[in-house]
Amino acid sequence: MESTLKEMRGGESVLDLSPKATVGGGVEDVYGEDCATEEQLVTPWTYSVASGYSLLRDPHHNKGLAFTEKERDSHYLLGLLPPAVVTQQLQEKKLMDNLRKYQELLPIVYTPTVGEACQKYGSIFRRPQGLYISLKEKGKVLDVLKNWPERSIQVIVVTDGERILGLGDLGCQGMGIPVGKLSLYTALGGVRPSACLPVTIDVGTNNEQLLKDEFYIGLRQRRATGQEYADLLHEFMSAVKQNYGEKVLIQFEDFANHNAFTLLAKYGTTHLVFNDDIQGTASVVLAGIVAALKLIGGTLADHKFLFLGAGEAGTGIAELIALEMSKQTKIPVEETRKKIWLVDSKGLIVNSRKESLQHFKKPWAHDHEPVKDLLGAVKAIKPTVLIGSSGVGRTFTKEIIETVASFNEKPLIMALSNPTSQSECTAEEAYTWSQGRAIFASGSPFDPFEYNGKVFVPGQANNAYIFPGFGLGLVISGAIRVHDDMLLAASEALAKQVSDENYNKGLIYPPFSNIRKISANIAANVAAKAYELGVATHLPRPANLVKYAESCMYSPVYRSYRSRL
Ligand SMILES: O=C([O-])CC(=O)C(=O)O
Ligand SMILES: [Mg+2]
Repeated sequence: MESTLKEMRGGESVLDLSPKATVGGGVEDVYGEDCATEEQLVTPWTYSVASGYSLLRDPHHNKGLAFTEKERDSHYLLGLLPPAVVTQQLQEKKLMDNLRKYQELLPIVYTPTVGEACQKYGSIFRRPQGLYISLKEKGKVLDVLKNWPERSIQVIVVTDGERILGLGDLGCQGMGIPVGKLSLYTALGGVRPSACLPVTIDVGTNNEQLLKDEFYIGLRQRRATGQEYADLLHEFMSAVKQNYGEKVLIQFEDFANHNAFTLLAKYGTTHLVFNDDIQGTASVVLAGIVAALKLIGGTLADHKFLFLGAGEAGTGIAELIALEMSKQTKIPVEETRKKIWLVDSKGLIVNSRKESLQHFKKPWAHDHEPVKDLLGAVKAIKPTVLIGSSGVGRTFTKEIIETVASFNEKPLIMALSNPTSQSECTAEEAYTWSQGRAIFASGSPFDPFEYNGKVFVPGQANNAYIFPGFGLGLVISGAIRVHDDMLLAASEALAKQVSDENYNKGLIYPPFSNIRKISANIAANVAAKAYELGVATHLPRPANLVKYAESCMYSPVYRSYRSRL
């Protein structure tokens, strides 16, 4: 045993921990901590009612200085807190005073910081968050779900870490994304924290750097694919339904293209599933485009769209635009798709490439001679709207933006890839190279930019506007399936929130400062659609859905604790 301990400490004897050792200072080893050995087993028991020290460390119940004298006495807190007793309002004021020292919080909790956090997750890892389901748990996924301390889960955000933002395969360290997304579910959408479950499915990683990183927290193997992958995902999906029922929302997040479309199609008919990167992004971008029409003129069908990037975001947005155009004009969607062109790493997607295209790109193969790159495509197609969904930074070059600006009075340019480093161009570049004429929005935030004495405020075309309200709408209506019309409903509700004051600043999204109200409106519109489509199970339908959504939103208010009996 002694030699084992020495080996564990790199062969050096730091402290003699043999059972014979006496502890100095007369401090008795009541819990047997100092003489615990591998042979001498202990039971890790804990109190079931939080009190005293553990109460102060339990974020669900801790009120800090707001514990009353009586509560302090009753719950073994005397001496564990300084004497001041304050109100929740004062605690909030102090916290907000500190928070307001940062200009904005969203970029800290969310993109771009969350991307960096995932990249460094292993080396900064301290306390685990979320639920990890790895290949090692195959056959035991239901048991793993049961280890989670909360029972009434309403929203699960799950990733397999293969395409984290535009940063690529971060394996198990992708956990930052479900955790971050669910923080926004609570902060922006009012879903209570205890009803949110972040999940990372670890099937390995193909990121060589992580595989070699001594601090990597995931399975040290290359990604499982094919049947092995499908089986673990299927076990997870079945276990979720078995454990939480039909009405739990499963949001797929940051899966790679080759799995994202398949999973959505496979589980869309049996589970309440939503792919944020395909559907959430589509809904937010469509809202921005519809709002932008006030500034650039015309109807949706009057415009021509060109995308760089034909993955989840690109094809998801394209399809929702085509669908909305079809609804507005009564022209079949097969026809409206022809207004939308996509460029991938091999050039413009055209009919002659159809055979070799992945299935999700095929609807976008139109008749045109081959064009090898984006600049060529911009010149050939002459789009009025240019959208970047490539995951590759700085691909909207000066020449590309100048070309788009040469045939549009007000080109709409959306650089959607995240985080900031992967944005197709910066706000400054879009405004400068278009001589201040572009209407610009990006996935990650950019500061306002002054050009020729005018301040331009870029909008943030990020699915964070949509998914919290969208999910809330599903939850409050008890929806059991997601339908494309609900995405259109979310989009419509968001576009309606843009005020004249916003338009005057060139904004095509309302400010995030109103997000709770925006989310309530989105939730209400989505819920209304769920009732209309007959997939809502919460009956009878509340008469005023906006009021109802607001009344369902969680607010963190302290409760009073009963005295010790
Ligand atoms: O997380 C974000 O900022 C938006 C998003 O879904 C992605 O980029 O994958
Ligand atoms: Mg995402």
